[in-house]
Amino acid sequence: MIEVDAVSKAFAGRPAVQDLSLTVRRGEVYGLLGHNGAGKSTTLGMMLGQVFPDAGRVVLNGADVLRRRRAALSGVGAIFESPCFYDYLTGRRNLRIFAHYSKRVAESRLDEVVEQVGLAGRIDDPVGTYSHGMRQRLALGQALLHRPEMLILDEPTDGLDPQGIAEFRGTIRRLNQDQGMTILFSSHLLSEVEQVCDRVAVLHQGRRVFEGEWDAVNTGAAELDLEVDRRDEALVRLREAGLIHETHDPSRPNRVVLSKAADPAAVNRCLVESGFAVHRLDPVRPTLEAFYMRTVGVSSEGIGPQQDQRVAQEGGAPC
Ligand SMILES: Nc1ncnc2c1ncn2[C@@H]1O[C@H](COP(=O)(O)OP(=O)(O)OP(=O)(O)O)[C@@H](O)[C@H]1O
Repeated sequence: MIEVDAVSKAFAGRPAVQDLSLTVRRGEVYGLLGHNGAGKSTTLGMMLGQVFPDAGRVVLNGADVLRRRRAALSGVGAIFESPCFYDYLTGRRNLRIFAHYSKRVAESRLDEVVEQVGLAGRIDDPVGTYSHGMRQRLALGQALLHRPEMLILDEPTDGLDPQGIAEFRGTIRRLNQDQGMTILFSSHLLSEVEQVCDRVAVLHQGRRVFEGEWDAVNTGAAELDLEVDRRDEALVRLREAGLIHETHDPSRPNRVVLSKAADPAAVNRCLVESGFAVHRLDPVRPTLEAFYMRTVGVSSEGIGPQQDQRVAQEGGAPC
């Protein structure tokens, strides 16, 4: 349904996305994960024909996005970058104005969408009075107006509180399960995608470092909370054995990050056989950072946001 085929994009000579290929299948929920600056928005921009790739191509529903833009994007609803609304107009008026730009939308469809995104009680209030979460819901409503078969959402939960994130998850699940909608969304939080995505791709510095079923990311602990006698010596031993990465996080003094091939049992065995007394060894749910550590072997310093030197995007802003 979405084929991203060896696309690359650089801005002012700096690569943002490099030789990236992805496949999103019909009917699945797909998560595009990566830290700030990893290349997620650039990738989604290329899918939506807003950013022109330097190489490669994107095919949506069998149509090349650049050559047959209309056909490619006809069944697609999207939230890309920060959605813009007229703050002094009501949510309903904003949706009507948006609908007016393309095909006509019946008032009954508008009401249906408003209901779906949970804005029925506030849709006749000015958008200027909306919370961030409500604006995101209005943006989702806008994306849904034309009954898309596919949704492409750029960091849709950015800035939402935990309740807003949980509501978003529920909406994604409903749209996927009840209407069979294909949904692709980007996020920098592993926890956000784990409960809803069938498959994920992880980007690191513009390159894909993983694509596959979530379970493949989730198998085995990536980190441990470890309490052991003579801790410094014990860590030296574990590093020598190739079982852990270099870690130093003052906020989590007991945390160690396992190397790719290691598991908690191997760590325990190594320590006990080397004469260390292990008091506590708790596997920790994997985080995106730990996943990066295991996959590309870099620390959080190496995966932080790159220096942002954005210029106006070629396809123009969505509003
Ligand atoms: N219009 C632009 N002009 C110049 N550089 C850009 C532009 N858009 C993106 N970049 C750069 O490309 C790289 C990838 O950015 P991108 O926005 O795709 O990452 P991201 O994973 O979506 O991160 P974020 O969540 O911070 O938006 C970054 O180094 C960014 O500074």
